[in-house]
Amino acid sequence: MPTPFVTLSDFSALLRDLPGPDAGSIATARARDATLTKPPGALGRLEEVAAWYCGWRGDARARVCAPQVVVFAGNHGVVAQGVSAFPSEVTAQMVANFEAGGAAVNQLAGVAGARLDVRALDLDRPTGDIATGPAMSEAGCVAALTAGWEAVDPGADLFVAGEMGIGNTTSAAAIALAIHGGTAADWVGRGTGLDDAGLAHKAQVVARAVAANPARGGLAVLAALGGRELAAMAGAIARARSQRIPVLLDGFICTAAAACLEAEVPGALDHALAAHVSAEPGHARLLDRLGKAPLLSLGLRLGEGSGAVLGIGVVQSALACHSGMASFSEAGISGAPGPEA
Ligand SMILES: Cc1cc2ncn([C@H]3O[C@H](COP(=O)(O)O)[C@@H](O)[C@H]3O)c2cc1C
Ligand SMILES: O=C(O)c1cccnc1
Repeated sequence: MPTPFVTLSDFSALLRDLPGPDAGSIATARARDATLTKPPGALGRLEEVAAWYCGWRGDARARVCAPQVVVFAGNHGVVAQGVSAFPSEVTAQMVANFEAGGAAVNQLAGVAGARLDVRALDLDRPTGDIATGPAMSEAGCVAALTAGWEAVDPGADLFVAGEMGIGNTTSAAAIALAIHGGTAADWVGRGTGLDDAGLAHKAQVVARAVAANPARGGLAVLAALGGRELAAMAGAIARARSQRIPVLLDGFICTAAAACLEAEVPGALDHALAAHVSAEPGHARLLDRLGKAPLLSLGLRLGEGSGAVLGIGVVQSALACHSGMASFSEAGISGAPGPEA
């Protein structure tokens, strides 16, 4: 099937026309929760996660059976500015590691029982240096959105977009600054391990990038300041929505890519939960701006989809309780006396 967009404006129109959750499934799921063998509310946020998931799947007794993780990789011209503790070659080397099964995300996906795909995007041709001009042309951004759109398996029932791209915390910080304002220092972090001088320099580069790229509007910001792997993550997150597949957001980079969708069309991330909050300081700030409370806080600062893959277990557990537990009447357990008793 051809991809249903050829320009950023087509993609924006498509975002405005994506499906919402099924209110009936949410109401039925909540009613079922009230019958389960536990004090009301005792499973805390798991109860909300289960109702949210049932709404998106249109199934009041859903389970997570086929989670999919896709790791997108891209290279960044801005690495020439000295913004990462590692060289660009590491991106392709890590892609080989993902393909050989040797990275953290491979291990975590194995534990979660998730399918893991890897999509390397034109690694020999870094994007433009955002310190001086746009990362991508409109056509380049559409090509990356398309790669993401096509990577989603319509048969998946929970989706995680991961990334690998040396320099991409600089892109993510620039996107966050362009969309949410403040100062560059509010959004930069040490990434792969910059020292204090490196961090101060990175803030200057991010400030220059936003000044050099006056684009506003979520998709224009994504093209100007993103990278191919960020645009692909955005395309995949939108495709998941079109298939009513709930999404778990990973760390700062994934959330910055997703934030471009929300800036373009408010509500575009309603099918996405924040799986974790990373140690990159801009991440908590960005989640706050998006109104998303993370499920986990483990001090991760890796990317690759790692924190979101850990969140798969939380969502699976929420649905196992919701859909598998006995009701009070099934188990023959006395319910709490009602107000009229
Ligand atoms: C070996 C290695 C594995 C990684 N896996 C994810 N990242 C993470 O670090 C990079 C972002 O940090 P910065 O902006 O400072 O370059 C991204 O590739 C991200 O996925 C890695 C980085 C390295 C070095
Ligand atoms: O939050 C993240 O995703 C992150 C932080 C540091 C390095 N790489 C990724």
